Amino acid sequence: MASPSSTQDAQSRFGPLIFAVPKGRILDEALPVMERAGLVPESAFYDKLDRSLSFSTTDDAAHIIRVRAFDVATFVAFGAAQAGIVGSDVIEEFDYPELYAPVDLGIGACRLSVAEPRQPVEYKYGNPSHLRVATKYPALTSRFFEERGIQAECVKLNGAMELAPSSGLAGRIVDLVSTGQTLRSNGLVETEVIMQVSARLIVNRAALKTDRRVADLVDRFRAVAENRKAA
Ligand SMILES: Nc1ncnc2c1ncn2[C@@H]1O[C@H](COP(=O)(O)OP(=O)(O)OP(=O)(O)O)[C@@H](O)[C@H]1O
Ligand SMILES: O=P(O)(O)OC[C@H]1O[C@H](OP(=O)(O)OP(=O)(O)O)[C@H](O)[C@@H]1O
Repeated sequence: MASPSSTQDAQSRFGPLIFAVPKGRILDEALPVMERAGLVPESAFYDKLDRSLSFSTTDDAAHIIRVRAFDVATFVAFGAAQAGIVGSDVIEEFDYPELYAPVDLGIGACRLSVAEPRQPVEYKYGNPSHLRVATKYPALTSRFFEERGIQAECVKLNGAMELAPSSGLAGRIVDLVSTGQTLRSNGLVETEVIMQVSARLIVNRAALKTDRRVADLVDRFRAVAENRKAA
């Protein structure tokens, strides 16, 4: 643990440590992990009517910001936040060299998969021999198909990918799958798994080198993750 004086030095040199968390579905699982690592947001964080995006915490030196899942990686890569929690899907999609993901938190487990209609459909648009894929993950999707010698045209969507095949937008989708319920409910079947996904603690590499509080945070989260694994 960083000593109080080194924390104060870092505080006066760098200002508060900014920790980015995703607004969406990882958050419920992330909060108990953060709590065990000594990062508890002020009560306004839990107030659904509160429109603030930045919150103080029980750790005087740290603030929490709440952003969209994909933006957690961007804030941390650009040093606008020193650390955060995000899915490995997002880390791999951006592949920012400035990001370091030292701790697998063992939460947010799912997989990124290719899926297609259970029943072949007649496509309204495009050439059927041309592979068009609807996804929120164009970089991972292009890389996956390129490695197999297939050129895929990616149509970037931000949600509801499962509608793409039935509406004729794209023959396949690449999306996150957990229970498989969303695929089943929309007449799709999973054909290939691109990667297994879990949420990670991420830190900005430069901040880790210069700000002792970041290394301390990594130690605290690592201890929590190891305890969870051992339990
Ligand atoms: N079905 C799932 N099961 C477990 N984890 C998931 C699942 N879907 C997504 N995740 C994890 O949660 C993260 C956020 O999920 P998602 O992209 O669905 O965000 P969201 O909650 O819809 O937020 P946003 O509106 O910012 O896109 C993903 O990057 C992934 O790591
Ligand atoms: O296999 P399942 O357990 O059904 O989970 C898969 C669904 O979960 C995610 O969506 P989410 O619910 O986060 O909504 P989104 O479409 O806004 O991303 C993902 O995009 C799938 O649609």
